[in-house]
Amino acid sequence: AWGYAANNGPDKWCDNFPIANGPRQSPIDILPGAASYDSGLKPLNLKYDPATCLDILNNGHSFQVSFSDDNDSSSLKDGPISGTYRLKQFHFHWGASDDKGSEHTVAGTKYPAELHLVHWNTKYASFGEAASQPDGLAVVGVFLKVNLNQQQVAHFSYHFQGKQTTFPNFDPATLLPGCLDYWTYDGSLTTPPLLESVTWIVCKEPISVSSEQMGKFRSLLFSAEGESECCMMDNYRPPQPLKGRAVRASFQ
Ligand SMILES: NS(=O)(=O)c1cccc(NC(=O)NCCCCO)c1
Ligand SMILES: [Zn+2]
Repeated sequence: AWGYAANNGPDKWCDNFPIANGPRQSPIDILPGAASYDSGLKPLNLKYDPATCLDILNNGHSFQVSFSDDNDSSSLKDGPISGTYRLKQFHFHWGASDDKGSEHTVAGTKYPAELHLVHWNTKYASFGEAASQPDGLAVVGVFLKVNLNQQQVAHFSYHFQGKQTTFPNFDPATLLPGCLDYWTYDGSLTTPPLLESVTWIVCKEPISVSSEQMGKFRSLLFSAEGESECCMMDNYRPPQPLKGRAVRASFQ
């Protein structure tokens, strides 16, 4: 199965997922100077209801917090998209040390981690169906930076792969930066199956986390219970070729 090790990592994904070399792959290196300001882009309209927060799962590649998506109470509208996209889950990607870990980079700058808030277009019946459509998903990416004396983002203790626990009433809005200026471009899932169905919305402003919080991320395990322990870190795909795509900015 795919992973982030030398034998099954990003350089090997094209063996089983040839779309890895497709025309709209993610992440990318964002060059602010090459992004074009688009005054037609609307502010992000994010509405999250903590009551929709279901559980936290270590899926062996990251840990993800899932939301009930049988109504629009946690959803994204406006921004670069049309219609309503429902929040399905959020998860993170991070590095073994603070000098790497984000998937998108900004003029080559890597952040220690990146949050992905995953939403699906309600013109389709489900996340699974939307994930195979070119306008099916909208993922909001938020960079994390380490503030040495910052409070904890949330108290995720370490979990084995497959470990799932309830995670009631977490408000994902607490993970958003104060300023919601963003870059947007057409891309893909950054993990297999690498489907080219994502409108990416990458916030310019990072959020701060404590170095303790980063330590907790790195204490999570890729391995399942009873397997030899393998700490979950460096679970990020490096930037992919832009292949002529435009990156638009919601700000000047
Ligand atoms: N990293 S990301 O592009 O935000 C993203 C968003 C939503 C789904 C995925 N990838 C997947 O669901 N892959 C299926 C298997 C991974 C969990 O077992 C990646
Ligand atoms: Zn992700």
